[in-house]
Amino acid sequence: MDPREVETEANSDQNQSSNVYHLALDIGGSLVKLVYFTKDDDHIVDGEEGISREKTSVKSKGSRDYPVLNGKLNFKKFETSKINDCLQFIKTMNLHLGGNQQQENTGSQTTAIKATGGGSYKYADLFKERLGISLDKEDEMDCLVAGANFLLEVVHQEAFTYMGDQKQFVKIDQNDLYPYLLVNIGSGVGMIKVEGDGKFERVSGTSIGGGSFWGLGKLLTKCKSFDELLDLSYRGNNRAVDMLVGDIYGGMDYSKIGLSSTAIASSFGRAISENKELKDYNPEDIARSLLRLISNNIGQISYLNALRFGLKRIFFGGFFIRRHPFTMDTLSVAVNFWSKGEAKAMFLRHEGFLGAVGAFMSSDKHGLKELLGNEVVQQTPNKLSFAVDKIQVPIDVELNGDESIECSVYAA
Ligand SMILES: Nc1ncnc2c1ncn2[C@@H]1O[C@H](COP(=O)(O)OP(=O)(O)O)[C@@H](O)[C@H]1O
Ligand SMILES: CC(C)(COP(=O)(O)O)[C@@H](O)C(=O)NCCC(=O)O
Repeated sequence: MDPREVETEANSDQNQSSNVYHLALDIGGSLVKLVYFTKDDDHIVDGEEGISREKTSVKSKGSRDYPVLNGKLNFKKFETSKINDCLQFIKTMNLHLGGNQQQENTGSQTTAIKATGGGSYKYADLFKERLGISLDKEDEMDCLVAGANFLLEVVHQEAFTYMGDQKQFVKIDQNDLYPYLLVNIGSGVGMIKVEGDGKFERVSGTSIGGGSFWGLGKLLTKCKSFDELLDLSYRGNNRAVDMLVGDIYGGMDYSKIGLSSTAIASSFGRAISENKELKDYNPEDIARSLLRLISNNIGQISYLNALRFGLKRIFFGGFFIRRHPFTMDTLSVAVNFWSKGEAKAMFLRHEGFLGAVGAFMSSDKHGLKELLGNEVVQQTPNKLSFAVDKIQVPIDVELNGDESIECSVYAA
């Protein structure tokens, strides 16, 4: 193939950058999440002057027409420890300037980007220094809830259950969505009782979360990346490390209290009775046991909080999950076991991007207003809300976190 025909990733990024509109960030303890909208590359040439403008269409709702922008919602993540890569990406793509290279900062007006998460405080000066932008901070819990509600409302087949290798999409009835428990498993874990749009309370949390899995896993297995740790856990057997009920009860179940001989009596408990050192254990088995320990514990605390408030549905988000079958299965089994089948664990396809999507939705709509105001549509809407049509995501595509989904945005 002629190498000139090959579009490199960098080229394709730069091509895309001319159509960027609107960026929001969630800067967490472990990962930085970016959500940005890109318009479709679909220009109408205006007669002989050759002025091109983005093609918009009109959406009719009831008796009113609304201008519509067609494009993509893009998702990208970076490790927070590699924040420089993230800054470089934003710079290369001109995401902070709406993709417009000409629109360098004049100094008179600082561009503000919506951002949430602890890093929006920690790295505010760095963003100012390196990109000349200020971070317009939004509360992390507000954003998580807004993001979860938005995704559950607009993305087709966003929520699913996972148990015993069976994945089942859940049809969300908008009139029967609330109340629910949102459990966000990031570096730490937050548990939020959600009763409606903007109506929520953070009811619990635990510091034993994704950061604990990754941190302990790194120390114990010497693996170099989170993906490697997940991969190890996939291949391991926790029986080599955990003390089971059967180990204590001479191979028998403790049926009186509902514990089978294969249930874990004590995570990592086998290590105390064996004359072995860390090097004598398989890293795979350690990773597996650790993943079960953390997931079981979160599943149990989640169930207890659901019980506290009589909630039947628990939605799990956060990048700890990474759609890892074993993690989802462990959380589901824990919730199912403790609630005796009363409560259901559910997962979100855009699990790690709840906060970033929430920050994105909170943006003021000036850019969009300008963009739409220049278009063929005469009627400028009074109230701009960033509404998005029901989004279809191909269900057979396994997403690794960086992706884009087709959508159309309209001001309603
Ligand atoms: N590529 C990755 N690098 C580091 N951690 C990852 C990665 N993918 C998933 N994780 C897990 O996700 C957790 C972070 O989840 P996230 O929802 O982004 O939280 P935070 O907002 O605290 O960064 C990490 O602690 C780790 O367990
Ligand atoms: C402090 C945090 C809100 C920060 O969010 P994160 O970056 O972990 O997504 C979270 O780590 C948390 O809720 N930790 C648990 C603290 C506790 O309730 O004990």
